[in-house]
Amino acid sequence: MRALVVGAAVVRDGRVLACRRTSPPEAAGRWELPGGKVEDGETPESALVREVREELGCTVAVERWLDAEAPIGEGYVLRAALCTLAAGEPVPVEHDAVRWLAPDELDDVDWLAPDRPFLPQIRVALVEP
Ligand SMILES: Nc1nc2c([nH]c(=O)n2[C@H]2C[C@H](O)[C@@H](COP(=O)(O)OP(=O)(O)OP(=O)(O)O)O2)c(=O)[nH]1
Repeated sequence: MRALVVGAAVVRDGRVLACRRTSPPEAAGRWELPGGKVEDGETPESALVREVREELGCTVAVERWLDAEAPIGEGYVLRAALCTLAAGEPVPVEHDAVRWLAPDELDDVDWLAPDRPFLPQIRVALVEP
């Protein structure tokens, strides 16, 4: 069975937060949702909150999981959730840039391929919250 990677589509004021990776070399410069691998004993929700806190120093609240699953290589699968900011401001410690993207800007960044299936649903959520 594939292990789970979770990504947070953090929405505020009709925009979603995108983060630019710095590693590994083949992913550096490409954009993703903040998040990471779910560890043993964690729920997907708690992993998402932990990863966002580690990567951006803020706390998110998970609103709902999006209706897609995208394979990452052979061993992982990506799920993503719409989130709101519950506390703090995102300040990147691992990423080298963040952007709040409006619906018509979602295609302006070079997303990691597994993230692309989630973009239509994110666009809908931004337009019709
Ligand atoms: N966090 C995150 N990872 C993604 C996304 N899309 C995507 O293909 N990935 C891939 C990149 C990595 O191969 C893997 C997650 O690795 P990671 O490095 O972010 O997770 P992690 O912090 O738990 O990992 P680790 O370095 O501690 O092993 O999933 C996404 O939107 N967010």
